[in-house]
This record gives sequence, structure tokens and C-alpha cells, in this order.
Amino acid sequence: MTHHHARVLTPEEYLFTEEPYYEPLGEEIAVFEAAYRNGLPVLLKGPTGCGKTRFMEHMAWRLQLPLITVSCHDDLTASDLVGRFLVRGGETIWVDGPLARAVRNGSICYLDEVVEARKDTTVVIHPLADDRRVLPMEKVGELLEAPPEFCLAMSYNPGYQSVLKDLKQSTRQRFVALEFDYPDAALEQKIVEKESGIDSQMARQLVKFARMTRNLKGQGLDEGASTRLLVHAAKLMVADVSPVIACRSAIAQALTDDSDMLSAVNELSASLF
Ligand SMILES: Nc1ncnc2c1ncn2[C@@H]1O[C@H](COP(=O)(O)OP(=O)(O)OP(=O)(O)O)[C@@H](O)[C@H]1O
Repeated sequence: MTHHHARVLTPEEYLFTEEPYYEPLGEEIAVFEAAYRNGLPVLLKGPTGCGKTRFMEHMAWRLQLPLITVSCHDDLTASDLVGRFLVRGGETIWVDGPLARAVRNGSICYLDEVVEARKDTTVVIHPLADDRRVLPMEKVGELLEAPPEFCLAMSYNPGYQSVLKDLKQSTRQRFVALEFDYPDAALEQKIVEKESGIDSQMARQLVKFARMTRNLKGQGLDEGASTRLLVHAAKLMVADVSPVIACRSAIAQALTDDSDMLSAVNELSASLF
């Protein structure tokens, strides 16, 4: 196994003691550090499975800050982030949400897929995401001031945007934006090898396959195979699953339910393996 770091469990806080493996795509590490030193929040833009979460884990390790990840969904309310009163043993107590905890402790709060969250959640982010750096906790009548260590980051997949689910200008214009995409072929091959332990020949073929599926984007596929899916297929292959079956299970079936698209994608992998 090449996994030498723990995965962040929502919304648990995690301090990385070992370096999470991350291959930079460009200047994102330096830009993130500069934004962090200036108290500026960061927006990670890019398709699914291209390394955004891994980048955050790596930055948390670099800055030696605990990371709190919140996977946003359409039921996520402001209270889920800020906190709420709970009754425990007949007593009413206040329990901080993950965002309040991150602000109090000076951690990184990473809001994954933030467009999925309800509109009222973005309202609580705004005062934290500009130079006030405060979290209004209306229910307890408290205004939490963020210490310099606190860092706000969120991710966003521009490919899925629609009129209903798009970041408001007033939100996005508060963030330093970093663009992520699938790495070039040589780098992606290296990542697949490191993450799975597969040999370079097979890794090269997998990357070729991924790039073929990415060309089908918009022609029946919503999205091509991500780096994540290549790593999955490679892990199956290392565990002695045949390449064609590995590609079918880890990649083709993960991409689509459409039977015509499935046979097209399976034909591509059969031509390579
Ligand atoms: N630059 C990279 N360095 C190291 N590993 C990477 C890199 N990019 C992708 N990976 C691999 O791809 C997997 C998926 O990446 P990650 O979980 O960071 O995706 P993501 O962009 O956060 O996706 P989502 O938006 O769906 O959450 C990682 O677990 C890792 O194995």
C-alpha cells in the first residue's frame, strides 16, 4: 500500500503527521501559501477527481494546521456549519459546527463542492471571507474573530454549473482562485504509478485510455475518466484483476449507465489492453 496518511472524515479534524503525496501542477503551492499568509480565502476550481482534496491535505501538512473537511450537499444549512443548541441529559448546550470549530482553533476549513450547499450557508461565509474575518454566531449572540492561522478554502466544479447552481459574484470575488485540471500525460502516469504500485507500461496505457474517454466528454459522457478512476483501476490490476475487467468496473461503469456509451468505452479499453 502506498497510503501513508489518513483520510479526512467529515467533519472530523485531522492533523497530518506524514506528508500526503501531492504532485504540483503549477504554482499552486506558492500561491496558496501567499494567500494564506495574507489571510485570503482560496477557491479551488476543477473537475472531479483531479487532486483538489489531496492538495488541501498536502497544504494542511505543509502549514502544520488541522484540516476540517465539510462535504457540502443541498441540505447543508448555516447551522450545520456554525453550530446549534442540543439537549443533553436535560441540559441545553451549544455545540460548535465544523466552521466555528475551525475558526476557534485556527484550523483550515475546506468546504468541498460548495455550490451544492443551500444559499443561506454562503451568507455565513461572507464576513469570514473578506477582511473582517469574523463568524457571526447569531444564535449565541457571539462574533467569533478568526485568528491569523484560520484558513478558509472551498472547491467548485465549473463543469457542473447551471443557472441554479452557480457561485454568486459576491461570493467568488472574495476568493483567490486556483485552477486545477487533469495533469499532463507524463505526470498523470507518475501519479498512477505512485498511488497504486502498478508498472509504468500499464500506467501509461491507463493514462492513454483516460485521455480517450476525456475526448468523449460532451459526446455522450458528462465527464471523462478522472485521475481518481485511473488509480482505482490500477489498484484492481495490481490485485490481479485483468486490465479489461479492471477498466470496465473501475472506469466505464463509474462513468455512465448508458449501454451504448458503455460498449464504446469498453471497446476503447479492449483496443489498448
Ligand atoms: N496532483 C496529484 N498528486 C497526487 N495524487 C493525485 C493528484 N491528482 C490526483 N491524485 C490522485 O487522485 C485521487 C483523487 O483526487 P482528489 O480526491 O484530490 O480529487 P478531488 O479533485 O478532490 O475530487 P472531488 O472534487 O470529486 O472531491 C487522489 O486520491 C490521488 O490518488
